[in-house]
Amino acid sequence: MSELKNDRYLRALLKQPVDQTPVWMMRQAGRYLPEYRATRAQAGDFMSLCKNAELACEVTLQPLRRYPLDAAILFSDILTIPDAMGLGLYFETGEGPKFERPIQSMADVANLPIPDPEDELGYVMNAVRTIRRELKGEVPLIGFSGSPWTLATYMIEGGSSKTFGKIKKMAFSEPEILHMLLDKLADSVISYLNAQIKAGAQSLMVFDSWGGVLSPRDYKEFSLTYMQKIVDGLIREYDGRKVPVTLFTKNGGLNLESIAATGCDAVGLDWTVDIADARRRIGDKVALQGNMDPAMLHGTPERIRQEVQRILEGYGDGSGHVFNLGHGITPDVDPENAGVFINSVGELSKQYHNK
Ligand SMILES: Cc1c2[nH]c(c1CCC(=O)O)Cc1[nH]c(c(CCC(=O)O)c1C)Cc1[nH]c(c(CCC(=O)O)c1C)Cc1[nH]c(c(C)c1CCC(=O)O)C2
Repeated sequence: MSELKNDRYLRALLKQPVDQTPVWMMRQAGRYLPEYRATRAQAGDFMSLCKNAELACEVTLQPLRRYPLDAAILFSDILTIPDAMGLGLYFETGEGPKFERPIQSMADVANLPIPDPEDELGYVMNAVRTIRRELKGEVPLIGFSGSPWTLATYMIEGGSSKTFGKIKKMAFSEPEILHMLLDKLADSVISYLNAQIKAGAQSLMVFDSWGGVLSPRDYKEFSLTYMQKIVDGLIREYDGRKVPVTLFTKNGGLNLESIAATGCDAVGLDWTVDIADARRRIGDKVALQGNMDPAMLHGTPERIRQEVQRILEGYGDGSGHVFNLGHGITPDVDPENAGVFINSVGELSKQYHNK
């Protein structure tokens, strides 16, 4: 088993004692950092950055040089899978991701290949191996993918959406096509994530960014069923160590119990749920990750510290909490404020642990 100098993130996910609450930030490598913008300019566009293992490693490590973070997250994107399936991913400035060939019919779904993680997605595995080597055991490396439902929204809508009209039309008029797509995506995600583990990822997170646009019943049918399939298909122990899995459904507050019941190790919380309620509802079964509003990073240093204190107090004593934002850090955040946030978690959380 490879040694880790700081394993409090993995320990908290497994509800083992820690000295302080571990913290990392969703999208911690990103445009709010001037050094990220410089490396990205060197790479050209965003996908070229993802496909260059050395530069992807560089931007992964940048936030760790600035802040005492307890985990690194692979620099990549959830849309690598649909891109590898041949949909033609591109980014239009200001408009987010788009696909040249969105999914429209049963034939489109039937023709989709399941990508080979060491072939079409080999660049991601190379990035994982490079980052793991360069981390030198400082902190664990998180691998990730999108949930089948969230990937399907982009694949069917052709990009970002506000109403999810196309995918919902398919869900409610031709559900068999959507189920076939979701099932294929679940198989692809399982093979992709297991390959990330073998390449060096020490923990996994599944991003279900759009599960919250479904009614609770439809959420179970179209999103949770396939995350369950993923949890069941993952390698849960590797290199002598458990590989914890975190499921994060944004706006998933109504479904926390059923997410926890999948057998995952941790449930991600956005900021629309009270972490004390969440712990009462599910906290003993799994660890909780979250849940500060990312917009709080625009607050004063005092307000940020106060919010960190409130969330720590809300979770209460003991291990099982990984501090994070309730969604990704935005490009307009002042890096100083991110530092205030991360340092506050370290300073204020020791009193909740007696390790
Ligand atoms: C829905 C989603 C995507 N990507 C992702 C999600 C799930 C999480 C969420 O809900 O935000 C996940 C993701 N995307 C990125 C990471 C890297 C790791 C990290 O630091 O957290 C992760 C974990 C890098 C990225 N992925 C992207 C960027 C911005 C690229 C750039 O312009 O440099 C980064 C740093 C591009 C991307 N990729 C995606 C969108 C909507 C965008 C455009 C965002 C924007 O323009 O603000 C799809």
